[in-house]
Amino acid sequence: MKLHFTKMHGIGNDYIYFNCFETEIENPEELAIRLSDRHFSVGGDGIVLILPPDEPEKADAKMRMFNADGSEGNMCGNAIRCVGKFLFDHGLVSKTTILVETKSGTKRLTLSVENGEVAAVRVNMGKAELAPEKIPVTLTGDKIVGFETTVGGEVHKITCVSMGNPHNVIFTDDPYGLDLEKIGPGFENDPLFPERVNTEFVRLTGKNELTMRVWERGSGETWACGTGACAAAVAACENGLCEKGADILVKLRGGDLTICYTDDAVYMTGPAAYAFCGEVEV
Ligand SMILES: N[C@H](CCC[C@H](N)C(=O)O)C(=O)O
Repeated sequence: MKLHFTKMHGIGNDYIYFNCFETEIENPEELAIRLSDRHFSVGGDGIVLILPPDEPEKADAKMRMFNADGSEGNMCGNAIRCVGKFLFDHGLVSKTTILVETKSGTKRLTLSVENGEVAAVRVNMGKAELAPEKIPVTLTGDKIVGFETTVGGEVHKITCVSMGNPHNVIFTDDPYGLDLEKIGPGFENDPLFPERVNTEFVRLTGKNELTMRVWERGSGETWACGTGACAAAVAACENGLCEKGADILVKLRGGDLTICYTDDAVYMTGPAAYAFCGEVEV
């Protein structure tokens, strides 16, 4: 059977999208592993299913995302912006404020339209969660902020944040000097994190400006991570490096996101783009 797909990316964090208003995808875990291969298949950081909402009276659509290793992520910041763009551009929604169900709750998206297409999306990502048991991380306390411990085989000061998915934020002088292919798996699979973890390596590069790289759970180094940029901004504020309530510019390998951390919610604003369409035999 042939399956139509749309390849999209959020500042270089690229996924293979399926319109499941039209198509049913069986065994998405296996499909994510097969199609993410950048040498023998389409290539990407994983796949994203754009589905009808479970509760049509409360939401416009539902998103499910699967990492390149087939594991399902609870939330994906770069992907949800692309989902918003896909829904509007393909006429599946006609509003510019929409609600998308995810495994970490329903998110509100505000779509910026230029020349009839979505150019940028602002997402209410919900509250940042700092309680260790909610990350989860096997440490105790109200929150883990600048806590010195051994992770990935080395001593680091870590700050743990959940944006519906687990993040471990480490501030470092030279993110681009790190050999992530070598050290990344040790962080991702450290026993401190029972569900594994996404790790952000972050440098303060200006007033309310961060530069970061990310080793993602289930996908390795990606060129951007929306939930990771949110976690980095939250961690920077919690460590007194950036201002809560201010717009924080987060510079990633694939581009920039603007994050605002408040007690009520974390807001992420950034672009979404098409790459190409195609068909795969399944
Ligand atoms: N690897 C993540 C999911 C993708 C998150 C990232 N690509 C984003 O844009 O938020 C996880 O397993 O929690």
